[in-house]
Amino acid sequence: MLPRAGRAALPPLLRALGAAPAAMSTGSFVVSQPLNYRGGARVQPADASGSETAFEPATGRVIATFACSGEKEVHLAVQDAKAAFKIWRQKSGLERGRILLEAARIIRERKEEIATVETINNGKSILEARLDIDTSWQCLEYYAGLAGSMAGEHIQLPGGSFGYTRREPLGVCVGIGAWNYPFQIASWKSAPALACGNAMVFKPSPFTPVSALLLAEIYTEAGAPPGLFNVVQGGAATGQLLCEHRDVAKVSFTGSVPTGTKIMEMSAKGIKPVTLELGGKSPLIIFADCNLENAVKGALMANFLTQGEVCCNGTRVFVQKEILDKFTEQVVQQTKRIKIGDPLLEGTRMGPLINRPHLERVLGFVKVAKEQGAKVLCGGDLYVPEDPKLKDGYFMRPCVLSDCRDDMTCVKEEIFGPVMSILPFDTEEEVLERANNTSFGLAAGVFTRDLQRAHRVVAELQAGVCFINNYNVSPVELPFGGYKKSGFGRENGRVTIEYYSQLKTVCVEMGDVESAF
Ligand SMILES: NC(=O)C1=CN([C@@H]2O[C@H](COP(=O)(O)OP(=O)(O)OC[C@H]3O[C@@H](n4cnc5c(N)ncnc54)[C@H](O)[C@@H]3O)[C@@H](O)[C@H]2O)C=CC1
Repeated sequence: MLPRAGRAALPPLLRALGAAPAAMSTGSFVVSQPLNYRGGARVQPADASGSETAFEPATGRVIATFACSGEKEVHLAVQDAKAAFKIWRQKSGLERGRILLEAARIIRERKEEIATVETINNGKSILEARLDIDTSWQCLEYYAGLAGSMAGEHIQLPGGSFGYTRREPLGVCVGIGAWNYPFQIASWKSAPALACGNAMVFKPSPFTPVSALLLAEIYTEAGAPPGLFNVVQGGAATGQLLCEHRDVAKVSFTGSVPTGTKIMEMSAKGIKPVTLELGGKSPLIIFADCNLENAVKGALMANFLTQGEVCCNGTRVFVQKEILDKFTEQVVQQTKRIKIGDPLLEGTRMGPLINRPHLERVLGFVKVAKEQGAKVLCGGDLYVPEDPKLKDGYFMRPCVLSDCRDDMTCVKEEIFGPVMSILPFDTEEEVLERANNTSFGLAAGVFTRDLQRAHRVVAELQAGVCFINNYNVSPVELPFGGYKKSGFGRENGRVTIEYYSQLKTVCVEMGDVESAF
């Protein structure tokens, strides 16, 4: 904790975290304030079911130890959200939009500070964290714009009678997030939820508890009623309490397929709608007629953002045989050049993985790939930066695997780390068959100069998000979400309004009742 005088001079978010500006650097950041947020203020949870520890992946240091919210705390957060919902739902869309716009403005103003916290807690490079914060405020702005235009229909009926529909909010929505895009996930869930007139209780991953709190502070500062956006901390047990709470109207989840299955089961008992944004093992198809330079860049974008810990990554890179050698040579050359190190340094392009067990899991995938006959062309091993403060960080070198086959573990399972598998192919028909041969269906990409082929191929790809001649760009105007086991429901885009609202039909009789009795 800082002395009183020092604290008064700090900007509000840093004060919220109990950190001095000088402490916002690698190796010195510690959170000393409560990480729960309820009723418009930071609170110590009313009860606890165990505790969790959050680390700084670049150094392996503990940055926060916190209690997991128990039944009482979850209940209080839901009740606060319920109270705020009563006020919020009465506001016009324009009024809600105005508050979201103000929140977006504050995020923009404090971008550097939020990005720094995100980098320290997640490990991604500061360059990428800034982009995450950009897509977050853009999402708030986008839904602020839509809030005022949420409308139903007017339908004429015989005899002058008519009907109309009203688009109404659901109530208290729960958001449960993964650790790879902590601030962005919280924004992508809360912006459409709040725009539609709902309130939210959000639970971040216990690995990345910090930045959701910043978003909560910002909503309050922007004028949201206390309790509109609350944060509870914890892992599976806390998440379960949220899903099972009878006053929760909807659950929006981002995470793994096994957890998504459980969320759906729990929500089914309460007949609660769910949005599931789950994992993937997406194909990226590179045809011989592509612009090779762009295809190589696209393959790196598809595999190495956020240390490869990205759900929609195109990790199965299918390359047409005519250009296989040239493509592989350039991909390896550029992968070797990726600068790994302190994620807060401007020049760094790859930081550490999220934690030690995950790092070991990813390295384990590389080991199995080798045992199954794949060739490691570069990386796939531990990396120890020269800076002594990073010696206990969770770094590895990005890996490119060749000689892969479709039946290998590295090609079938989601690795969620910086590991690209290159798979040669001959024909369009063959590659489509192989690309779709997976139970996932989040994303897919195609590089070709042939316009007709590009559209023909994406029409056949079983994936919710397809890229032509690029990869891993996610403008907030476009819906994002999966097919098959990658989930259902969408985030972003106009359509998401439908996932955070319900339609009421009103039938108006202008004549007399024609009774059957
Ligand atoms: N489709 C998408 O938009 C995205 C999907 N993901 C997927 O997320 C996974 C990695 O994230 P993780 O955090 O490791 O996933 P995870 O499934 O282990 O955890 C996700 C969240 O669910 C909570 N949780 C765990 N068990 C729960 C339970 N029984 N009930 C309620 N909540 C529970 C966790 O505490 C965490 O907040 C990957 O599979 C990745 O592909 C990640 C980011 C985006």
